[in-house]
Amino acid sequence: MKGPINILVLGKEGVGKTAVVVRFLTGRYLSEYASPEEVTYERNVLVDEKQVSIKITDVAGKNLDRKSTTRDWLHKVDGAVIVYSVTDRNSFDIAEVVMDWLKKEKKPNQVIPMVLVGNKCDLEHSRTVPKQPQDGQEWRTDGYMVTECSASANTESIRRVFHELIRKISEKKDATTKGHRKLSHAPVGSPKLIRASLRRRFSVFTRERTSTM
Ligand SMILES: Nc1nc2c(ncn2[C@@H]2O[C@H](COP(=O)(O)OP(=O)(O)OP(=O)(O)O)[C@@H](O)[C@H]2O)c(=O)[nH]1
Repeated sequence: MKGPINILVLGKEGVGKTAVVVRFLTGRYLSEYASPEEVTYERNVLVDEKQVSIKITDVAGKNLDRKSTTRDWLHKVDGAVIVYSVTDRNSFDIAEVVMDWLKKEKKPNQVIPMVLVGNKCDLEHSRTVPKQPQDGQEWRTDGYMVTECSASANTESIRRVFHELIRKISEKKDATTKGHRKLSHAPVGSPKLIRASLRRRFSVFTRERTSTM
């Protein structure tokens, strides 16, 4: 797989995006974080015993409506983690809007795997977003999954979020590379090329026929 995997982390202010990213990269939780505009971390991480090079960009919640920042990013993004807080219903609504926005903004053939993650699930007593059923926490057909985590309580729930996403992105990238390789290695005059050429000629023929009718 060529180049690093680019992951964008988005969500409302204060939902714990930085806490989630820092927990994933360092295994540590600090209760206060400075909130710069945008930070990109580059690391090699071990997923399924393979070294994977990743770039994670943590976009400050206050920049969420400055869509140009995210739009600039969109042409190179491979996947996104969209964070809400289980204690803040409005952050869930915003997360859904962000997901819809990403789906709308992506190029026609682009697939952006996304994990919608409810952080702060250690604050069960303050929960305002209903818990995700365990059996619903899988990839859905339109390319996203929903799960919960707690940056303050443990690393495992967060590792799962990023590893699931990295796996999904790697699968997608490998499939694309294989597809390209297959095409570029097809010898001239192979049955595949001949069929493609016949199909092209045939479509010209049908177009001409239709236009004269
Ligand atoms: N209880 C609890 N608090 C958390 C958790 N994750 C983050 N916090 C707290 O939530 C507050 C906001 O966390 P940040 O990581 O700065 O949130 P953010 O989404 O990056 O915020 P912006 O950079 O302003 O967009 C901090 O006080 C964190 O300590 C969590 O899992 N549980």
